[in-house]
Amino acid sequence: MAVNSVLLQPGWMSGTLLSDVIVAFILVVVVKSVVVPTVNFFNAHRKLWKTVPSPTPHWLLGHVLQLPHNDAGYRKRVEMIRDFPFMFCHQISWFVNLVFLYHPEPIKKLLTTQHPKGYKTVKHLLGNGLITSSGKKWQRHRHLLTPVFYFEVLKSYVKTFNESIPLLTDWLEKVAESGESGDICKQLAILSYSNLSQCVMSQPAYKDGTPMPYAKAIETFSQTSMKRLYNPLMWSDKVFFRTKMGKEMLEACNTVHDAVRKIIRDRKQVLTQSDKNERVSCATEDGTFLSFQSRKNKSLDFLDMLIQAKDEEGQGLSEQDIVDEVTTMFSAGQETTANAMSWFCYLLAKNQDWQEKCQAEVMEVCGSDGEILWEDIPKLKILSLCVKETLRLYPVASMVGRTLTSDMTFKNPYSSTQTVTLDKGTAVVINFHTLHRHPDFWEDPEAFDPERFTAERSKDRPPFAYLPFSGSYRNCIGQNFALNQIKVTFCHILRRFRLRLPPGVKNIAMDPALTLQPHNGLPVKVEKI
Ligand code: HEM
Repeated sequence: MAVNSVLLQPGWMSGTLLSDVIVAFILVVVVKSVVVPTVNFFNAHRKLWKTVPSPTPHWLLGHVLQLPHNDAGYRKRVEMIRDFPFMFCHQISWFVNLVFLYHPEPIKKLLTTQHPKGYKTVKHLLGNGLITSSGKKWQRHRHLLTPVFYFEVLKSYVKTFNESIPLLTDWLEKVAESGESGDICKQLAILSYSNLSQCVMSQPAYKDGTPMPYAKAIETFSQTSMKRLYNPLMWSDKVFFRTKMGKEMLEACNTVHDAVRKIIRDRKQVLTQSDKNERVSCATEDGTFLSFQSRKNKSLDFLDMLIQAKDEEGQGLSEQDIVDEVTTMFSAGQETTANAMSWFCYLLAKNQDWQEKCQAEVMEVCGSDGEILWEDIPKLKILSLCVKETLRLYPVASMVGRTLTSDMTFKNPYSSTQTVTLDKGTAVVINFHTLHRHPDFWEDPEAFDPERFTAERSKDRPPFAYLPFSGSYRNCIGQNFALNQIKVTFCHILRRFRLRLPPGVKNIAMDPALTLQPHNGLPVKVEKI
């Protein structure tokens, strides 16, 4: 019998017409839901590999072994600028591709258009806070949170930074007296946590040296997120939350949310019972005044402002919104600031000449004891150059991600005709670490040279060549808070102590972790001056 006539017979596949229909239906479903997406997926990746230049990947492991997520991988990416000065495609495996940007032009184009960040793995803790939200929700929250970081409001936090400094200086005294070296990273983390916790919700982060349950839970969350990041088998939520680690993470999230929710409810009650006429006013950037009800004899903290924030329609933030934003502040502001301070210690200990210059300036501006004043901060010009240079060499939030919501065409600055078009849905990573060492914008990029930030030497540099706090719409809302904290802390350190690297320690490797940190801590020797 001819093949055609067999195919036309009812039941040619499985015996009966009904079972043929069922088999055909299953085939259609499989083709539509598995075969077509798989083919499209591979076509999209093949197109990406052809469009964006990249070093030859391993057939199965992509660039995982060539460009690991560690110090060596970070240095290799910088070396690759020679061959790929514009962008390259980084294959994490044959099913994950990321386009890395580290040239100011494409970065400017990307950051000045809005694309969601897609930080799926931190969503469980941060909910819809500023880091993880997008679109209208993000816009409204950013508008409502901006007053928390107004110039005038930041002034009151300097008092907190001064008050908490014994947490660090007592430790430095002990290390100096012991004559041994000590790891300063842990101590800076405690200081940064305590400052943030006081400024955000007037709560201690530690009691008798032990972290409060919510602070411990945030730590657990960061550790489990890290382990998850390094283990592709855990990337699927369906798998991860069935594992012990996933359950631990969910428990940590619940602990943080419950603790913050209770603090918000208690605070609302205190505000209701406080005198409505006791108010704090502050000037906004556009010259108008904002006024917040305060608690008796207490400085205004983030929580007071978040509870009272209102948009133009008189609508405020819901309790869940405030929980998400408070948790976001802890995640975005604690480790970043602590690690920035660790790298600053390292660079000052390594560059004794710059440490001496900063010391002399601090003594001249702030004197040898007493509080560091708000008015002193802008006068610390040398210290400020050194902080900028620290965040160039070690931008602690070293990479950020975006998922394109529309096709984007980038002009290749190294060719007058060539352009690269990335399709909607492409995952893009902006690599600030590589950007800050791009030899076309930084002379002798590996050197610690704070004077590269003087007005004279910065004037021809494109603005998007230096982005430790990212840029445009989604730049860091807490940058001035962080910078003030770093400067006040180092004024206190420098007028009492000299930091050195222990004998034999020359270079400290980077550990990219969730934020860029010194690998295995930072041992320092401390001398009293
Ligand atoms: C040296 C310290 C810090 C560095 C280097 C830093 C860096 C950054 C960077 C690069 C981003 C952009 C992230 C992205 O686009 O995915 C960012 C966003 C953000 N940062 Fe910071 N940050 C620091 C300290 C802080 C502090 C102290 C706070 C709060 C108290 C904070 C709160 C935020 C928030 C809420 C966002 C999201 C902003 C938005 O998308 O609208 N950061 N930060």
